Amino acid sequence: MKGSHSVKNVAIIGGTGYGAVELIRLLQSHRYMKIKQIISHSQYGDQITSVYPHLTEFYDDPMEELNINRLKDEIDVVFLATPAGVAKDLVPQFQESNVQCIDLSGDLRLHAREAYLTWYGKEAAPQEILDEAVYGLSEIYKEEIIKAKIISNPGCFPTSALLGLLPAVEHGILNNQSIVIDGKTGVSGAGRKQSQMTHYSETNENVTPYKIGKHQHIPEIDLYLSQVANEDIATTFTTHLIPMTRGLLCTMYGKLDKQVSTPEVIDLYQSYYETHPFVRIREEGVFPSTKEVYGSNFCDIGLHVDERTNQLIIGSAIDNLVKGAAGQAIQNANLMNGWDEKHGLYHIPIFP
Ligand SMILES: NC(=O)C1=CN([C@@H]2O[C@H](COP(=O)(O)OP(=O)(O)OC[C@H]3O[C@@H](n4cnc5c(N)ncnc54)[C@H](OP(=O)(O)O)[C@@H]3O)[C@@H](O)[C@H]2O)C=CC1
Ligand SMILES: CC(=O)N[C@@H](CCC(=O)OP(=O)(O)O)C(=O)O
Repeated sequence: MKGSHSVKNVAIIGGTGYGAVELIRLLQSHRYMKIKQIISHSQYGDQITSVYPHLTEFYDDPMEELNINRLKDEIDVVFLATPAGVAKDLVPQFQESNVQCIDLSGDLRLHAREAYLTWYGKEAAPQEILDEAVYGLSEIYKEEIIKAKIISNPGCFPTSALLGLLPAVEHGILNNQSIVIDGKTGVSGAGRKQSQMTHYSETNENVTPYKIGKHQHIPEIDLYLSQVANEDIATTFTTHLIPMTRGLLCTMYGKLDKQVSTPEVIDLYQSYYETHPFVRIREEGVFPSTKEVYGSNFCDIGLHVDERTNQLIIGSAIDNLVKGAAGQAIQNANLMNGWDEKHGLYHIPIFP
């Protein structure tokens, strides 16, 4: 029952990944969700503490093999923290059940099957699943999330970019075809698997542009901006790998179509997010840095009108693993179950 304070049983699929371990950390202080199963396809049978000793005394149980029927019998909420291409086959198997599915991957975020094939290079989920899945950008689609059974949790860059851009786009103050998004992220965004790109000697003392012109978040950002603007928007989006573990910052630029001052834009953003506890708008002259949101579910936004060039400059900082993944997934579970959206998530960021 919605809003019920009876405890819901939770399973996490993709047990040894970074998204999963962040879910475990955050759920530990959640009063209404209890982890019943951590599922690992590579290490089922092993204790999670053999992979992550820092969980000792908090979660010592062995990880389990995926068994859909058991999940349907025992579990209320499933978090899928798996790479692209896994959830699209698993989520349909829960369709005839009451299990709430929250997918952290990109599998259910694009509405058109062809778009997924183009950008992810794989067959998409069945159309009826894509149609049913609600895009879990908690601040924007709150009413739809409250009624949803399947959530496609937004990508980390789209979370930061959309929260930063949507108030301006919705209020029609930008030339929507002029938007540039300059994204920077820490290496945990690439997950736990090893790769040359995230190798210490290639990341350390280096800033690396990657996936230029072909990043899988391009169609996601454009889709949800276009939906709000009611016109097709194509943004210019670039991504850079930064030698830090967590954190993501988008600095964004758009030509102004209306004459507005920095204080006016700050006022507009403050009222847009007035009832949204996880978006914090900085005062004039102050832009957020990633450490100011480290380990937290906040998205912090700074704004400046550059009168010389008639551009709006927006800075939007998140922790990729929290607001960009596990935190927003829990925020969505809170909304779906009628709990306070802040529950288990409203903590001061770790600083310094
Ligand atoms: N890291 C981040 O900042 C963000 C990640 N995401 C998305 O969330 C999802 C999880 O990310 P993250 O945890 O970082 O990734 P990781 O690579 O760290 O973990 C994913 C886990 O999924 C499991 N897995 C891998 N391959 C398969 C497979 N073929 N079938 C089933 N399970 C598999 C593995 O766990 P096991 O072997 O234990 O099953 C693996 O550890 C991804 O889709 C990612 O794109 C979204 C936003 C931000
Ligand atoms: C550093 C790094 O590689 N970051 C990843 C972040 C994407 C992600 O986390 O996953 P989704 O595709 O599910 O959104 C990237 O830019 O592709």
